[in-house]
Amino acid sequence: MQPEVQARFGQIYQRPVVLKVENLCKYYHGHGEKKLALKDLNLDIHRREFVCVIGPSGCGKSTFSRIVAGLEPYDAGSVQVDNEQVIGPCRNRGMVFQGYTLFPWRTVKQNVMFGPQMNGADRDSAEKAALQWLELIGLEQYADAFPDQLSGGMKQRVAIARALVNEPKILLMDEPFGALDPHTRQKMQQHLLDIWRNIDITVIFVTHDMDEAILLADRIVVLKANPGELIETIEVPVARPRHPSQMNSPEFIAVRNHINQLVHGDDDIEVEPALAELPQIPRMTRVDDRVE
Ligand SMILES: Nc1ncnc2c1ncn2[C@@H]1O[C@H](COP(=O)(O)OP(=O)(O)OP(=O)(O)O)[C@@H](O)[C@H]1O
Repeated sequence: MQPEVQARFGQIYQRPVVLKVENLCKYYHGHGEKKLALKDLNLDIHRREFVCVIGPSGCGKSTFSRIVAGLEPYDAGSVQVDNEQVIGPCRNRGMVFQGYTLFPWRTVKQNVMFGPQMNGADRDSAEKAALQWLELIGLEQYADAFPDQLSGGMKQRVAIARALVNEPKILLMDEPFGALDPHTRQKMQQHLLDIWRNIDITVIFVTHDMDEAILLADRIVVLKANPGELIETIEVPVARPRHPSQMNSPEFIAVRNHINQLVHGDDDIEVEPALAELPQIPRMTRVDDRVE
């Protein structure tokens, strides 16, 4: 690892721990059985760190982010934000999901005003805060538009503003760019890095995409499935500021190969049971020609 990258990690670990996860266990119950979705997860995330969570389908990425958001109960262990136990949703954690979760009947500005108003702000100060955040993400001219008048990337920018207006300590993002086309996705990654660089926020970002994780993260938490367990926390050795042109650098390629090996090294273990044995599709056409 280059000395300046190593020095950055030294600085990160000096900062206070904003999220402390100890021996976290989560079970789901269903179909007459008890399923261990997360097993003994331990993790410390430091203030203003950018952490990506990656792993195969069913490894518990979304479960983890929902637990930290306070949207999902857990069965054992402890989850603390700023030394306080997570017992439910709270404005110190903001969330952005893959699906566009804006209220369709509210304008862009009204969507962003929602959080402050729920927290007791009067209309004027909620509006002022909303406009400030819309300006920061460069969408102030769309303040009076409705979500269905926006592109997917714009909707996610509004969703980010709606989360940040509450001034959370932690921004939780679950596959936020998963539905975007590659070009928009790349622009959104740079936009998010720019936001993160300039405000006091810790980002926990769930993704399936290795390149996205390496491009964004300080550290990458790699989980395995059945049960969902932490295999390794990787310090990304790629220098900042990050840019897609670094994807061909030796460090980037080395991390990608390493994650690939961790996630797909032994497919028999990693595959979600529902995908392990795919059904034989019966032929349902009389047409004689073959498609392959
Ligand atoms: N509400 C639920 N009830 C029962 N089982 C659940 C529930 N939610 C998740 N699971 C199971 O828990 C495990 C972890 O699910 P989770 O959605 O957290 O994984 P994931 O890594 O986010 O998957 P993906 O990448 O496919 O979104 C899976 O085996 C899933 O089937």
